[in-house]
Amino acid sequence: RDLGDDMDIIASNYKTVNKTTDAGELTKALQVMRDAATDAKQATPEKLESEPKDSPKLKDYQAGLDTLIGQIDTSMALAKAGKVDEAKDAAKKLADIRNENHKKFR
Ligand code: HEM
Repeated sequence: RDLGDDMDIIASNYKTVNKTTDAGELTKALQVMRDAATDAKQATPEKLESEPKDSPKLKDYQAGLDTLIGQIDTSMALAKAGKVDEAKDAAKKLADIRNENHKKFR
């Protein structure tokens, strides 16, 4: 799947994350986001297509996704512990990470 597909998967599951109050549903949606973010790391955004494979910009892009994955993991650990409110608070920060990275790479 291409980067646009991964982003669409991340976005639709993020909606579920922000809507649900069920720990199981929350955990599942975060896991799907995590898988799609991991897949997105393999892609090259259109903006960076002329960059060499090991360019600093491409590394920065991958690091942005690692930051996203780290925050997903923080939220998922709370969800698995049944701490739904705390998990949802942690997930709010995903939007900041999105906005920061979209400014650079989208
Ligand atoms: C909660 C987090 C995020 C959400 C909800 C999100 C959502 C989206 C959506 C809906 C699109 C449009 C997809 C399409 O064209 O169909 C998009 C595009 C894009 N996003 Fe994200 N995103 C997130 C995080 C990130 C992060 C962390 C990065 C980079 C480190 C990133 C990089 C990009 C890029 C490069 C595009 C353009 C893709 C293309 O050209 O097809 N996004 N994102």
